[in-house]
Amino acid sequence: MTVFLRELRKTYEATAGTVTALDGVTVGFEQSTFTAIMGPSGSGKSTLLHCAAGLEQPTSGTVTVDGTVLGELGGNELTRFRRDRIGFVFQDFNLVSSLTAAQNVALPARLAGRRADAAAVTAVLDGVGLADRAAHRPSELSGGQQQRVAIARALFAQPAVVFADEPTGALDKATSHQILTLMRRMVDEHGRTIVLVTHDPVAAAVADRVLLLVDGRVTDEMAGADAAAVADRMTAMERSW
Ligand SMILES: Nc1ncnc2c1ncn2[C@@H]1O[C@H](COP(=O)(O)OP(=O)(O)OP(=O)(O)O)[C@@H](O)[C@H]1O
Repeated sequence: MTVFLRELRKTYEATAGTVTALDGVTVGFEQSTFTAIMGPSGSGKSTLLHCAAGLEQPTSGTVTVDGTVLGELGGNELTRFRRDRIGFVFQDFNLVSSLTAAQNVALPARLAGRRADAAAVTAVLDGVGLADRAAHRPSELSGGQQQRVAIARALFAQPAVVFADEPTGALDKATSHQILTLMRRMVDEHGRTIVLVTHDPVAAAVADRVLLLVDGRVTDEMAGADAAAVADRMTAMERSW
């Protein structure tokens, strides 16, 4: 199991009282699989992804990535582990505007004090169809191209898993389709492991498995569902909710 979440709980102390964002989530993600996480707004999807990626600490429970328990790492070790083993793709791309596509891809390696091999940077940009845009800055790229640079950056270190938080949320339908096809290809042809949070049944249908989160718990799971089946299940869930 590449990623395993055991009894994950996360609570926040808010002015109005304690909010339980995750209420005991136990789930595993096998290597070379594509999982989508869906659920109503506020059901804990982003919290789940952030805890699994080591960006937030759970209140209790454990996250194991590639055999390493994140909670057992010190601050610097966790930063290093995240940089080397965990990729993250954000809805709003999160690229550095003053750097070229190639420099953005190489940035995590450079921050880790390593030289990023130029040929390897070109190869990963080529893999997302952007070899000819390596010298372009984000403002010179379309939204879809910027997200492809962000995916290349997430993949560059050969991470054990890539988490993507609504990666197509800011893109139009055709561009979303390109990004989802690219992610699917990364799993099928390159054995990547991807966990995607989405509100879009079409995006979720690209995954092998869809997990439904309600009130911080996994309440349902679908394998190999098409977009209509995912949409039906979501509608039924929201009615009963
Ligand atoms: N920093 C925080 N402080 C207090 N409450 C928080 C904090 N972050 C999240 N929450 C609460 O935790 C719950 C889960 O939030 P989360 O962002 O994980 O949901 P989500 O399913 O990703 O929602 P959306 O689909 O709207 O993005 C919500 O009730 C939210 O208000």
